[in-house]
Amino acid sequence: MKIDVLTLFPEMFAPLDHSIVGRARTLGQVEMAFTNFRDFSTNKHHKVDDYPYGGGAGMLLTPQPIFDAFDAIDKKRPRVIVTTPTGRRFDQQMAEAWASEEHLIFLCGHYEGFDQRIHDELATDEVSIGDFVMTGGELAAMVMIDATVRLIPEVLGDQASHEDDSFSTGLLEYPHYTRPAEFRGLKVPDVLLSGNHAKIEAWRREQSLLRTYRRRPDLLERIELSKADKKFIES
Ligand SMILES: NC(=S)c1ccno1
Repeated sequence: MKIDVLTLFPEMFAPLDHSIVGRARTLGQVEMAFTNFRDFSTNKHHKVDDYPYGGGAGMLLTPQPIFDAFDAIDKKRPRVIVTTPTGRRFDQQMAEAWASEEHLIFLCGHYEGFDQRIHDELATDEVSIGDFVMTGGELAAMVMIDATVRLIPEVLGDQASHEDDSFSTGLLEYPHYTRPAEFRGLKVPDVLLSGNHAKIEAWRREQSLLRTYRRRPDLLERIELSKADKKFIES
């Protein structure tokens, strides 16, 4: 997979040099390139923004630098994502779909955002990470890149390591414990020490249902619950 990012602040993406995403880049499992579209401005002062037509607060990013920066990218049938509070909500299913794409291009705005022609002519997707407004689209792009790259089959290695992820099953993930079995009087649930895999799986399913019921009941409306699931929730 190749990921291109158009941004005024390429340096903000330094966190993607590290950890799992950084290793995936080093191993060539994903290629990333960051372009500062200010470099493409034909304005003598390298301006990239201007006042909005019709008045209003703030400045808008003008089309020319971004269109020219976009044209300069060697494209492979890309999905072009604008990160914006006005977009569809990003979720695990979107990350799973994007993980099988050959090429992603992220357009990161600043100020009051992009001239609408950038949305209309370049974007295939307008996506938000939540109902809040940030100073720009870069942090949202990093969140989406991280959630997507980890799902590229060879990146995590152990395929099972994300099959139980929150949301992959439609439910929130169950609680996890590791050694020691007791720490400061706090014990790991006995069932996890039992070696009885059927009971452990049943406990984990119940914990996922309980956690989802208590924290995100909206998710329960989206999935098909078994009779056992329903009986547990209603108990
Ligand atoms: N909520 C999102 S994705 C965003 C982008 C810029 N500001 O907020």
